[in-house]
Order: sequence, then structure tokens, then C-alpha cells
Amino acid sequence: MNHFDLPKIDLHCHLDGSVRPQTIIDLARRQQLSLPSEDVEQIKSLMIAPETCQNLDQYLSRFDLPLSVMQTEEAIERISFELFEDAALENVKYLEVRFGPLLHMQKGLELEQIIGSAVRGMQRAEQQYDIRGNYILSILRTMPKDRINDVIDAGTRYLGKGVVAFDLAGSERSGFCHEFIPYAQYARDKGFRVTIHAGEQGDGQNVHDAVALLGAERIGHGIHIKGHPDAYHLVKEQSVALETCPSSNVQTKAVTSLATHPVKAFHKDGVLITINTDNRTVSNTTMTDEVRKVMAEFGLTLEEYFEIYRVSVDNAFASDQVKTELLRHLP
Ligand SMILES: O=c1[nH]cnc2c1ncn2[C@@H]1O[C@H](CO)[C@@H](O)[C@H]1O
Ligand SMILES: [Zn+2]
Repeated sequence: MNHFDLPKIDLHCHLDGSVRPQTIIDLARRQQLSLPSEDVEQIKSLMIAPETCQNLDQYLSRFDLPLSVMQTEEAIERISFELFEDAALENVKYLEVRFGPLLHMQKGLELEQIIGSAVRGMQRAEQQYDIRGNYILSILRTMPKDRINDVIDAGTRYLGKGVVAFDLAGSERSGFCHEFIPYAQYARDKGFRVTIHAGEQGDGQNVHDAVALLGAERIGHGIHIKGHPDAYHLVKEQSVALETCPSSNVQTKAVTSLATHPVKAFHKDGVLITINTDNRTVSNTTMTDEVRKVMAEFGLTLEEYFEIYRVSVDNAFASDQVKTELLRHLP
């Protein structure tokens, strides 16, 4: 099967984890920043998280290097454009990219400039390639909460014009949802859709809480609903789609191996699952690779692949018009 040619949808992809290594080198030169190395292979190896990460936190240590060059409007615009370009060139037809605007203020950029730059890069790629997209604004759970509403306010200007949703990301502790209820509510009141990273490193209860307390319509990963009947039933009953990211899930030890990933079991049992990259560079992957790996490991038929593609369309935070276009790719 030619996985490259299949139409694909990626609903869970981080901007800062998907930067081309060569772009890091170019931008560092331009910004007169010193890098640990100027060799593209070296930079690549510093960015890719090992298969043997101890946990999610070790995986998350790989983001400092890309973030160091993502502190200007030009850099953010370029990286956004290149990510959509890379995805379009492997037949990704729709891509939702997320990033944490608060991580891009080290050199004095304002939130609106940061979000605007990301959106402009995406729109430039949309004009040039057969791809559509949207942005999701992530809040890092470990950061001070005093500027969360500022991110939501700045993003509101772009709602429906490139920004669609609110997310919580970063290190996952048990019970984190309780602290974020008013922020998720504020985002929903402003018109943001909600997806939350949960059940990746933390337990199934986090997934339950993300849906019940934060109004999550989708869950980033959600692996640990396996073994948590309440969370499992809630996800199924409320048709919450899981954004699984198989390679990343192996790296962060959300699963012990691809063979033990619950993606196929969930799908067979009627849990809505989607296949995504998480981080193209940090997880050293593409949508083609993720689809190939899952289809090979679990012997998925083309029909099953398109069932999953349809789940992605149904649960995308896209306009009806874009969804109609995406459904045209079904055989
Ligand atoms: O799989 C993940 N789980 C939780 N947080 C993540 C994951 N991948 C990336 N980030 C975090 O999201 C931030 C904004 O893009 C990144 O800087 C990283 O800290
Ligand atoms: Zn993620």
C-alpha cells in the first residue's frame, strides 16, 4: 500500500516540536545565537527524543532548542509556513497545529504578534498548497496562571480566522483539571473549542475530568482510559475523539511498545480514535510514517483507514465547508 498517497489529516501536531533542523541553523545564524553545533545531523539528534525516554518530562526537554530561535515574528511565520508545506507535500489535507504563545515572549513579542505570525505562515501555505489548517492555543500546565486569560483574549481576535481551540499541554500530574476550570470556561465562553492533553502520563481520571470539568470535546492521547472504566465509558458515551500519536506514545512510555498500543482495540470497540504525529521532529516522524506503522502493526484494511479518516473529519475543529472538501477524498 502506498501510505504517502493516502489523503491524511493531522489533528495533533506541535509547532515547536516540528521545526526543520536546517531552519534552526538558519535562524540561529540570522539571530546571532550560538548553537551547540552547526551540523544539521547533530542538531537533528539533539531535537529527536530517544525511544528510551524515561517519561514525558524527558521528552519535553527537547523543546528548549527550537524555542530559542522562535522568538521573532519572522521565525514563527517561517516555521509555521514550513510545517504546513512539509505536511502538504505528503498529502496531509488538513492540519491543526498547536503551540504555547507564552513560550514565545522571551524577546519581548506581544501575544497578538505571536499568534498573528503563526496564522500568517499557515495562510501563506494554504494559498500555495492543497492543505487547510487551523491553530490551537496551548497553555503549559506548569507555567504561572496569571497570563492564561491574556492568551485567550489575544486569540479571540483570530477566532474563526485561523485560531479555533484551547488546549492544556506539558507535564501531566494527577488531578490537574481542577485548577483549570475557570480558564477553560473563559475560553469556551469566548467561542474556543476545547481539547486537552490527558491520560498520556497521568491516569484515566484526568481524561474523565478533562471531559466532565473542562468540557473537552477531544482528548490529546487519552491512552490511560484503558483500565479506567468510568473514563472509558464517558469518552464513549459522549463521543469524545482521542488524538493518538503512536510514535510519541512509545517514546513517552504512555505505552510500552507499538504492539501494546490500544488504538485498534479502541477503534474496534467504538471509541473514536484518530492518528496524528504530535511532533514531527521530536518524534522523528511524518503522517505517512504514523499511518504506515499503525496499519502494518495492526493489519488495518484500507476501509478501516478511511473509517479513521472520517473520524478525523467529523471531529476536526474546521468549518463545514472544509469538512465537505475533506470528505471528497473518501473513496
Ligand atoms: O505529547 C505531549 N504532551 C504534553 N505536552 C507536549 C507534548 N508535546 C509537546 N508538548 C508541549 O507543548 C508545548 C507547546 O507546543 C511544547 O513546548 C511542549 O512543552
Ligand atoms: Zn501533544
